[in-house]
Amino acid sequence: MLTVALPKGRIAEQTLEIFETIFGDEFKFESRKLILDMGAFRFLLVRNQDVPTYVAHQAADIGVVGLDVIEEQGLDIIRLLDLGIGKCKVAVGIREDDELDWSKPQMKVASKMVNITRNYFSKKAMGVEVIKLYGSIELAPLVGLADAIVDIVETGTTMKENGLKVAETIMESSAHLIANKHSFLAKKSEIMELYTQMEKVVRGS
Ligand SMILES: Nc1ncnc2c1ncn2[C@@H]1O[C@H](COP(=O)(O)OP(=O)(O)OP(=O)(O)O)[C@@H](O)[C@H]1O
Ligand SMILES: O=P(O)(O)OC[C@H]1O[C@H](OP(=O)(O)OP(=O)(O)O)[C@H](O)[C@@H]1O
Repeated sequence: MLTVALPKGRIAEQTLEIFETIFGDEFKFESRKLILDMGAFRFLLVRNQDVPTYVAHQAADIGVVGLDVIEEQGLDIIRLLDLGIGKCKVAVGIREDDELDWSKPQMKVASKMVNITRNYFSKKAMGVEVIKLYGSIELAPLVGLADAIVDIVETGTTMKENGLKVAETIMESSAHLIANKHSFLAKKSEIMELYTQMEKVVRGS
């Protein structure tokens, strides 16, 4: 039996489509049920941000989650396959009339992604005070809470509509299939069989 952690939220629908193509069946979680048993698979429906936790602790053998979340959390998991869905980038945003001034000793940066932010600015040898927010990140530079933000950009609409621009791109992200290290050894053939099926769907062959 393979336990698979699937994300709720933005990438849920496209992830379920991949599994529907493989299983040739409608893939439906009942209203509030969080476990779906299907043949040799048990699917868990979890918050996007919690997928790496379930996989790292082996509550799930494999999971689907964005590369941004994988990088931010830095948990000990194996990255198996880029699914090519949920594409976006993680970027530094500033006010449209502003410029990033790398000669400053320190900047205040608002973000959900505290670790990615710290690593990025420390690589640039820039002191950073990270202000952790949980949403509406684009608001921070508009009201003087921060000099800049680090956030997800997909279409760019949210930044544009709030008078911000992308100053630098930190990384590109898309959803990935991940695995627990021990599960990958113990259940290698089952995981690789699913991997092969998912790869075919992703490649469209
Ligand atoms: N416009 C976007 N905004 C946010 N995430 C996006 C966007 N486009 C693609 N993504 C990808 O989709 C993933 C899921 O985003 P979603 O907003 O559903 O979850 P979340 O808010 O990060 O997590 P949680 O619901 O657990 O708090 C992100 O981690 C990212 O990889
Ligand atoms: O480039 P765009 O296509 O405009 O997408 C990017 C926006 O989407 C996400 O916000 P979300 O809708 O998850 O809201 P929240 O972060 O405020 O919860 C992200 O944090 C950006 O604000």
